[in-house]
Amino acid sequence: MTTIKLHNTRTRKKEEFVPIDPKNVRMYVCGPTVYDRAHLGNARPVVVFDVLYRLLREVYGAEHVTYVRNFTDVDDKINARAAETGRPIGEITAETTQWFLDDMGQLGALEPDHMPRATQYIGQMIAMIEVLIEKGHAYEADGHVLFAVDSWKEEYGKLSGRSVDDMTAGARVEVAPYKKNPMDFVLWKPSTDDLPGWDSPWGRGRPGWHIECSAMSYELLGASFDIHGGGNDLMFPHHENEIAQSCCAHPEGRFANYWLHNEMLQVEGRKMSKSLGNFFTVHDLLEKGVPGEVIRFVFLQTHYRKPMDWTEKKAREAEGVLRKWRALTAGIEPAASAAPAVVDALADDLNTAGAIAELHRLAADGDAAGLLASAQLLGLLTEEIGAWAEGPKLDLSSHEARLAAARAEAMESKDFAEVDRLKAAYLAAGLEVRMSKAGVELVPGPEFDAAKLEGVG
Ligand SMILES: Nc1ncnc2c1ncn2[C@@H]1O[C@H](COP(=O)(O)OP(=O)(O)OP(=O)(O)O)[C@@H](O)[C@H]1O
Ligand SMILES: [Zn+2]
Repeated sequence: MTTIKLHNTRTRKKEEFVPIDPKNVRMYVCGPTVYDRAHLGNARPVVVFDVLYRLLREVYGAEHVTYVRNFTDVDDKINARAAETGRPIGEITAETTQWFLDDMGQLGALEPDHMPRATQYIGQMIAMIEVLIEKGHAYEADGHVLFAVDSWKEEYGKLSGRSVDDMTAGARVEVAPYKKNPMDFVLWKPSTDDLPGWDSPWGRGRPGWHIECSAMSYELLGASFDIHGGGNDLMFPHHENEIAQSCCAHPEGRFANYWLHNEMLQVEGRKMSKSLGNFFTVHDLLEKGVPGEVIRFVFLQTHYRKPMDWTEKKAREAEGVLRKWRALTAGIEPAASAAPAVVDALADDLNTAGAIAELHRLAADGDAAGLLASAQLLGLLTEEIGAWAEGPKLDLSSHEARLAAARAEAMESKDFAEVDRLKAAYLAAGLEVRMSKAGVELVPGPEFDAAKLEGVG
């Protein structure tokens, strides 16, 4: 069996991946807060962990992998959006959830096995908070319930390499008076009548963000599971807090064994984010005519632990490569399995750039069946996201008509210069030119380059 190596944030080392149960490999990834369209940065973790999901399915078998990604559908940002727009919260979250699924589907992301909505797990969150209070890890104050970081002082902060004492000393944020330690974080907070709320032992209220992931992952994956993923902007405090809650409520488990964090998609050196306002949505890009497959390809060219920029140049180049590969593999059955070199590259801490280099090699060797099977392991050249590449066929019909007309004219005038000029241009663009009595047909070959058709005729 292929050995997978993954960089574990917890140990800061690349480690051999050994699942708890190879018959049920379990992964949890923090999902979006649903109040707005996903921006391009939000799509990066989706694509990164989709590739990992595909690799795990390849190595352990599709039925032996369980992937959970949540939707945070209770959050102050959602409440704020509802107040701004006057729209019901349920309408906003339902609409945004569907947008997210549609957009990510266009990037070729498989849907996780479970996509829990936080509001459907409130009972489990309350139960977990009760356990934390019982065990002395949480306290009630002023209608809130807070996690007491001092109750887990030796462990808290290990993932991100911080200590409670340093953080406490550095805490400059305005500290709520009811907190015992400034680092204590909210598990439950009171809701006024106009805000979403649920009855609880602490009055009508709503959960904090961090407890959502702890409760949902416990419910669906258990007290110990294999991989926890997310963007590195979530490492602190979100993931640190998830660990504290889960390990304290369920000391019988280890929570997640391997922590994977993707680096940020940047705009001029800064994280693309809603709060900085330097973002564009996936939907905008798709509407502009950039195919989802092209976006996916551009992402995969950079290793997930490196920051990356989106550029139009990268998109144009990706489009050219994908068109070539789609032409080369048209009508071909994929090989029985992906090329070992491609699997090995992915198994080496998701070296997607290395895997793509191998795809180029397969294309250069003319191994269309191998290229197709290998690309599909990366979620590329799949049927689902290939409609965009059908484009040139339509474009070609105008070129075919032009050539047919030139030929008809040449038959009259006996001057074939224009026909020869067109034929040479189409050949140079990588098209095969088939002329018969029945008509003219242009067929893209492996070297087909749509850009070279510009200005022909
Ligand atoms: N620029 C980015 N590059 C890669 N991943 C990102 C980027 N921005 C956000 N993410 C990831 O997207 C998911 C959702 O993040 P979130 O909703 O906090 O978006 P955001 O733009 O950072 O919002 P805000 O700025 O309002 O906090 C998280 O998994 C986060 O790690
Ligand atoms: Zn989370």
